[in-house]
Formats: sequence, structure tokens, C-alpha cells
Amino acid sequence: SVMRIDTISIFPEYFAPLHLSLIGKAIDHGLLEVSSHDLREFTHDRHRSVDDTPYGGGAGMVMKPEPWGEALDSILEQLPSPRRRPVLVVPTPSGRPFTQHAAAELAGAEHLVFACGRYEGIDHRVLDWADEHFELHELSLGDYVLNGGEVAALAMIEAIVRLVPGVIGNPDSLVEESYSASTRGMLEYPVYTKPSQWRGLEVPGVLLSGDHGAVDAWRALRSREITAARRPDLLDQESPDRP
Ligand SMILES: NCc1ccc(-c2ccccc2)nc1
Repeated sequence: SVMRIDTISIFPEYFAPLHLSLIGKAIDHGLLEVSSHDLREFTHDRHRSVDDTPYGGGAGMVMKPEPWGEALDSILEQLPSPRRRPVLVVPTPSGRPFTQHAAAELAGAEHLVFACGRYEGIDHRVLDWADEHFELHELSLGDYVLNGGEVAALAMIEAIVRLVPGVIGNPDSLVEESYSASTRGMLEYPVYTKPSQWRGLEVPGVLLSGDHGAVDAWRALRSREITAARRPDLLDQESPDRP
């Protein structure tokens, strides 16, 4: 099944990298369709304005509702009918945390739309209206503020698309990760490869022993040590899909 992703932004060129590497291959193999839309194409004034001063005062500018309404209408109009509600993701610092769990849920969607805001954000009526026509998800990557939603959308798209069957070459590489922090599991143990000696540094002997039980034990211990040190909050959620 083909997954379709539409992005809407005043900087559509931010999404050009999606056509490279893995994601590029998925698109070439017909597993994925990505279209980036320029919000300014949905303005009609001479200055193609997308923002204005905030009601209630305050610094900065707010994104006007009309261009967003027309951009979202345009996406809905292009859907085959009868259609299921597409998912609308709005990256925002005030969103629910975007986690590996959320990525896995969104990887099951047929159609994802990313609305990337700039300035101080988008007129809230756009979200209120969108909530009636889309499955709306306001999502945050973490507790930091960017200049806009584009970089966050790129990260979310990568996290989601790599979970779509057929996109990643070797599906096994996902199993091992299923116990990493990304699924509220444990942090990943250190990895090594040849040469066994590099700049005077050795590889832990157990990994060269061929004793797979000992290797697994060593890895589990290192995961626990690293998790305790860096992400104690993850320690009591050991099962990866604990609600
Ligand atoms: N949590 C990551 C994140 C997501 C979105 C934004 C953002 C900033 C300004 C305008 C619109 C979105 N900032 C940070």
C-alpha cells in the first residue's frame, strides 16, 4: 500500500532531502508519494502575505487562517472518494510528545499531511476547523523551540517512513532497536566492528569470545548502566510497548 505524504510550508524546499537516499528509494519503488506545497500559492494579495499582527497584542506575527484553509481544502479535494480522514500533523512546541510509539501509529496511516508553521504559530481557528476534517495531531519533538515546523516535520517523517514495510532494506535491524529508548525501552549498548585494535583501543573481549550468552548478558548490562546514567526515567518502563 502506497503511503502519501503532503507537506505545507512557506519553505517547501526544506523537503527536497526527502527525495534522497532511503526515502528517495521508497518513492522510486512506488511505496511512498511525497508532495511539498508552498503556502504562498494559496495567497492572492500582491505581497502574498501569510502573517499578520496578533489579536490581543504581543510581539511577533501570527500566520493568517485563510491561506491555510485554502491549502488544506486543496489537499482534501485531491483525495479519492470515499476517503478516510487523512492525518494532519502540526509540529509545535506545545504539542504532545512525538515518540517511537507515535511514529509506529502514524506509520499505519495511508495519508499524512504536515502543516509547518512559522512565526509565533498559526491562527488557532485553523486547528479548530482542521479537527473536523482531519485526524489532528499536534506533536512536539522535544522541549526546545525552532523557527518553524519544517525541521521537526523532516524528523517525524524519517521516523515514520522507516517503519513502513518495504522502505528499510533489512527489517531485522528494526527488531534490535525495539528495546532502545525510542520505544521507552532501554538505551542501546555500545557497538564495535573491525579492526579489533584501533589507535591503541581494544574491543571488549567478550564480544570476540563467540559466547553468545555472555555477549547478550554484557549488552543487557551495558544498556542498563547507560540507561541508569542518562535516562533514569526510562528504567521503570522496561517493556517497550507498556502503555
Ligand atoms: N518541538 C519541536 C518544535 C516544533 C515546532 C516548532 C515551531 C516553532 C515556531 C513556529 C512553528 C513551529 N518548534 C519546535
